[in-house]
Amino acid sequence: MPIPPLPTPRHALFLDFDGTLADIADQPQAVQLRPQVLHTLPTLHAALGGALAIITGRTLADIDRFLSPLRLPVACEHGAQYRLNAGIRSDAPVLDWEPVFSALHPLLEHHPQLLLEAKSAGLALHYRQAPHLEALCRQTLQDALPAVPGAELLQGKCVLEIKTAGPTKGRAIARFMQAAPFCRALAPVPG
Ligand SMILES: O=P(O)(O)OC[C@H]1O[C@H](O[C@H]2O[C@H](CO)[C@@H](O)[C@H](O)[C@H]2O)[C@H](O)[C@@H](O)[C@@H]1O
Repeated sequence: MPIPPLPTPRHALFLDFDGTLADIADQPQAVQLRPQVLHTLPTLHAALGGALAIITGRTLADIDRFLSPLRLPVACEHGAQYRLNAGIRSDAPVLDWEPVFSALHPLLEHHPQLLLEAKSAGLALHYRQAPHLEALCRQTLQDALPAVPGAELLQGKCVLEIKTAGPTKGRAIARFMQAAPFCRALAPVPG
């Protein structure tokens, strides 16, 4: 990977959270940011003239909690929601996830190693503690998917996510690049 340029207000930086800012942990809530990361982010934010954003599959609440007291621009839930300047905007129609929760209920009861993460525009089924259950998790979600028109299945790291189809991290970055302070940048630098 080429060495990125030194950050200036002519650059914009988009950082993923899990596996980039935070090392992968056994469970979503068990991640711990290194003190250097928390210390460096405000400096980086200032050097970029504010054009630093987190682009993540996480919820906004998770990102704000992990980065507290820093509040950065964020596109969360794979682009379904974002906070660019003031206010939180949604890029996803509201879907009824109840059929998926119902389909998952017996699976979660029988396999307590599985972990369900509820989000505002979908859900994530984690099988990191039980990798042998991956196929069963996928089949259960694929079977439930037709009951929620407009939803799609995403594969992650030991996780299967069901989310509103349409929004993506790429679309979120394109949206940020049209607004200040990101639009000043010559080119986005994904991280
Ligand atoms: O877009 P990202 O910031 O990379 O987020 C992707 C998903 O990350 C989280 O799950 C992953 O990290 C967990 C903590 O290290 C790990 O336990 C899990 O196995 C990984 O899949 C998060 O929980 C999801 O909501 C994000 O979509």
